[in-house]
Amino acid sequence: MTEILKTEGLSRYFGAVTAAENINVTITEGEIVGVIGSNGAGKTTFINMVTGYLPPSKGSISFDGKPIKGLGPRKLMRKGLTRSFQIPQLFLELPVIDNLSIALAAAEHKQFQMLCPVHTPERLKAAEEILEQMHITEYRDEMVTAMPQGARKLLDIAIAMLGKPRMLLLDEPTSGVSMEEKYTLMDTVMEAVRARGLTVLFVEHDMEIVQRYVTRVLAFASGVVIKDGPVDEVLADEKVQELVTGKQHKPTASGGDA
Ligand SMILES: Nc1ncnc2c1ncn2[C@@H]1O[C@H](COP(=O)(O)OP(=O)(O)OP(=O)(O)O)[C@@H](O)[C@H]1O
Repeated sequence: MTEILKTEGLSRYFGAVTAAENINVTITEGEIVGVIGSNGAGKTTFINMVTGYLPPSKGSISFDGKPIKGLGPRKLMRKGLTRSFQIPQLFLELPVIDNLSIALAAAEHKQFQMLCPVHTPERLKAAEEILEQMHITEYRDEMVTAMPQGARKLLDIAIAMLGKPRMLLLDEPTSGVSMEEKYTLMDTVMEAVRARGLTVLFVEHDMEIVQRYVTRVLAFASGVVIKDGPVDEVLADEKVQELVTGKQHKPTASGGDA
């Protein structure tokens, strides 16, 4: 199995606050990994460091066997490492098709060229293909403001996929999405992920979603990875239940844990 992402001793401090401490993680190609942890546990800090949005205070990151620490998001995107956001980063007052064409233009050019036409036939074709794959073709000519939250999340993830990444980091893909929409959204995303053979790491608070879509879990608490392993093993772990998922251990009659 080929290693795609590796972090060693990755840490980030904000003054006296330790947001992430000594994160050592190796992800192999094709893995679907969930990142769990209570609020403030360091999940977004980890994603931000890996995707070039936040410089680490200490440690190293390699992607595809090469060091990437210090590279910005656009350079990382060209190397095949990209992300989506907790709050979709979209041009709200522009039509969906423009959002996609602009993203494609930005991915193609080192320098964004304002004077070049944004809707080339190739870009429109690529945009329409991804709209269809993400089941949001009906919003093609609508402003982003007309889309429900689930469809906006799908558009944000579609944009992350436009650059033909090898690895995708999703920051809370189902946050703000209704209970009924969550599974449809994740089924759509995972279908697109499988079609492209992508490696995925995604932050998630909903344990039912985690159980259903990932094979491996990284559990964060107070900036540290307290458990890394197969989903069932991590979710059954006492410390994870105490610090992350909020389930209390019931003492048995003999005084031990149930
Ligand atoms: N820019 C910043 N300045 C100061 N402290 C920060 C900054 N960003 C994050 N932190 C702190 O770092 C810690 C980890 O935050 P982070 O956002 O990574 O947690 P999280 O697990 O993603 O939480 P959530 O689930 O609420 O999004 C928290 O204590 C947070 O307050």
